[in-house]
Amino acid sequence: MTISVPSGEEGRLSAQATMQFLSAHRCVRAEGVAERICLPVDADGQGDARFQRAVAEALQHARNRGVAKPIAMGAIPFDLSQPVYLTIPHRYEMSTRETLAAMDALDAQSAPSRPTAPMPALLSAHSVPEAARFKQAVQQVVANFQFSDIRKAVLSRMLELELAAPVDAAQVFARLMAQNSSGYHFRLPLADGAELVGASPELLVRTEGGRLYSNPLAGSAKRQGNAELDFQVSNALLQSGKDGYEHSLVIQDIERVLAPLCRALDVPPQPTLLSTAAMWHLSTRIEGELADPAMTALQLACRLHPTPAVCGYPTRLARKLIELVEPFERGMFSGMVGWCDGEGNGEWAVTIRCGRIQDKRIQLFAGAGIVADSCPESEWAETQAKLQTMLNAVGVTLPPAATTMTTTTVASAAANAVHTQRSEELA
Ligand SMILES: C=C(O[C@@H]1C=C(C(=O)O)C=C[C@H]1O)C(=O)O
Repeated sequence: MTISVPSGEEGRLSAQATMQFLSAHRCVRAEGVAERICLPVDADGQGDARFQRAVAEALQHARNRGVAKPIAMGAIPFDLSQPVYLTIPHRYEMSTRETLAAMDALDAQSAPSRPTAPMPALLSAHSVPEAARFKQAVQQVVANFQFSDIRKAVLSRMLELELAAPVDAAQVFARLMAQNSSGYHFRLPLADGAELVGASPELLVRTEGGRLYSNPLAGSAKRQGNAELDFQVSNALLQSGKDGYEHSLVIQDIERVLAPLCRALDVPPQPTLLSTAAMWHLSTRIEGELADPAMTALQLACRLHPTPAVCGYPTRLARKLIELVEPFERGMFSGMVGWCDGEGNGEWAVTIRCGRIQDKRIQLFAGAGIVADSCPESEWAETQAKLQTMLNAVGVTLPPAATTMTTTTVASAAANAVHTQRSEELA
């Protein structure tokens, strides 16, 4: 299915379109800005009514200006008191992955796609916080559980990369698509001129015709190159008491939020496994029927966010703890990204496995859920493993233990190239 919204311009939107959100359900490509929304969802803790009205008004203005079936598309930050970056595109196309792939294959015959072109060389890499500080923060958080009601807090870090030449976000996006066949792929411009690019495995919420779907993930393990080992690792994750507990906190909280909003809600009692190219996750597929079918995907997403998958439990206290120990602003990382139409249908993914690209600089992000049984070393390793999705897309290999590296260490990273190629095949 392809729905095009014409506004004078002809021709389909190509793989180079500046705004994209692609899922197994719908692929949306968009261009041009008819309206822009830069308010916070909830500036003062009083709720999102003003924000939701602004979105409805922007959709109406776009209709008045001739956009036939407008959608709102963009990203909402982790911190809901910070401005969102949503647009009502001038023109968009919706299709399935199959249709998109077939059309892109045709395009590629006339203009070859770019996933195989070389990426600029890495000049430096710097983790905020560095390994020792991150592990110390894990210890602080675990210690805090003894003296507070907090049961889980998600700690994250940022990896800042500097490359030798400007990075082409379209190319990184093409590489992400080539290396990760499923999930939620996104590429969006941000207010400051940077671009947000990622391949998230996690669905915050999707609604269609009064039904809702959510697929929270929590509890993770790194994929292994050897098939037998990979199976063992996935099995251990499924049996792990620590990961099961971490996951159950997320599911219980999502059920608490959704139950009063649904006529029927199906929450499977046990998680299953979901794999990406780099990771295994515990996953629960939730489905429900909305009590009020007029409730929009964006309203639901704002009710659910931040789930304990990216923040912790209980939410408010976990957020305070994160603010105390995390030494950087998350920005759009661990917020939500997606789209919503005028009827309230839409799809919002959790903004993880992503990066912020600005000229020669890229910031990558990854977090891990900390519970009482967490071990600092393994939580650090989990963030390393999660970063691999974007590192592969950017074509960067870090020496295994590196958290900070400058041009002098780049040569030793090059020596790892053979190893990388293998892990790229896997990832
Ligand atoms: C925060 C991230 O991932 C989240 C945390 C997970 C975990 O702690 O196991 C798993 C999936 C996500 O909900 C990330 O990928 O950066």
